[in-house]
Amino acid sequence: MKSLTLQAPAKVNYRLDVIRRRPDGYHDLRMVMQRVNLCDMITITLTETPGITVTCGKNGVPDGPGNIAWKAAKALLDLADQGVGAVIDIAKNIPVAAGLGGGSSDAATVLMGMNELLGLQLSEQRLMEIGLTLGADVPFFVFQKPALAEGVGEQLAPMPAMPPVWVLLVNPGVHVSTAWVYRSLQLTNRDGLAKLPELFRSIEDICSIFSNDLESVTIPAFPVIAEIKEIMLREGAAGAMMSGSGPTVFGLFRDRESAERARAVLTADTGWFAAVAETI
Ligand SMILES: C[C@](O)(CO)[C@H](O)COP(=O)(O)OP(=O)(O)OC[C@H]1O[C@@H](n2ccc(N)nc2=O)[C@H](O)[C@@H]1O
Ligand SMILES: Nc1ncnc2c1ncn2[C@@H]1O[C@H](COP(=O)(O)OP(=O)(O)OP(=O)(O)O)[C@@H](O)[C@H]1O
Repeated sequence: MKSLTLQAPAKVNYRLDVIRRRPDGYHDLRMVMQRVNLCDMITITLTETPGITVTCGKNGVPDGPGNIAWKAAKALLDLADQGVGAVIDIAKNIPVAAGLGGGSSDAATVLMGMNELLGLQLSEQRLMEIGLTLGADVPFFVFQKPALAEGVGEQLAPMPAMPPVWVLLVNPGVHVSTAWVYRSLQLTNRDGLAKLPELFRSIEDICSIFSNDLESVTIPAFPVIAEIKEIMLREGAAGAMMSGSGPTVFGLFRDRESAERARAVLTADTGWFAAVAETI
């Protein structure tokens, strides 16, 4: 049967403002997000018989119905109603529960891949709506562009062009629950949101918007995050910040060599995960 292998990239948040807690427990946000080319590899094969199999083989990631990729496949197979099934293999390269949106990206990739394999011709908008039922970050990965994300993350607008930069991602290996971070956040009264620039000419322009409200929860619980930020800046990053709910820290660099040099320093004797990636 038909088969597709696709890349599911990670994301970083250049900015994450939490605006308010909603009655449903979710939070209205204003985020600037970009994808980076650290990718999971997803192979989707349609089967002649109904049923969904998801294998990942990574500690901490469920196989089967607990996997968000399984739920994405189920949504499109139900919609297609063609009596077929799917086998999905995920080669996991993105750290799990890390603030890099790995599961959300896997789900978005399965939605887009199944749309093609099943010949459904669902619009980007429709896939984003289905994605939102799976997770707040999923629509961003269907959008596939640097974005300003509002609402819970589902209201997406393209960002002005950004210069390409190198990104060093460092994860100290502690798992952080996104739900716990949002639950623990002390909301402060906002006098209004800082204006975002309309043009991004340089790496400094990107770093000028760096801010993540969720750092106030995750960093006190895991001070190693502050330590990684400090080392990154000392080793030449133009800016360094926690991504999403953490604990991954990312730093922006002008060139690959300087990012690799910082990676070598950060991984010597620490056992931390580190990857150098480019923005997409
Ligand atoms: C931290 C970010 O990754 C930043 O991009 C996202 O806001 C989180 O997106 P996500 O992991 O796809 O979020 P979901 O899987 O939908 O929700 C996980 C948990 O985060 C909380 N959550 C998520 C998004 C949001 N706007 N407000 C929230 O309060 C909810 O309590 C929820 O229980
Ligand atoms: N395909 C998947 N990949 C990774 N985690 C998955 C997947 N499916 C389900 N999960 C579960 O989701 C949880 C966190 O997933 P994920 O790695 O997407 O978090 P994250 O990178 O912190 O996301 P975010 O940036 O949206 O907060 C884990 O506890 C994991 O068991």
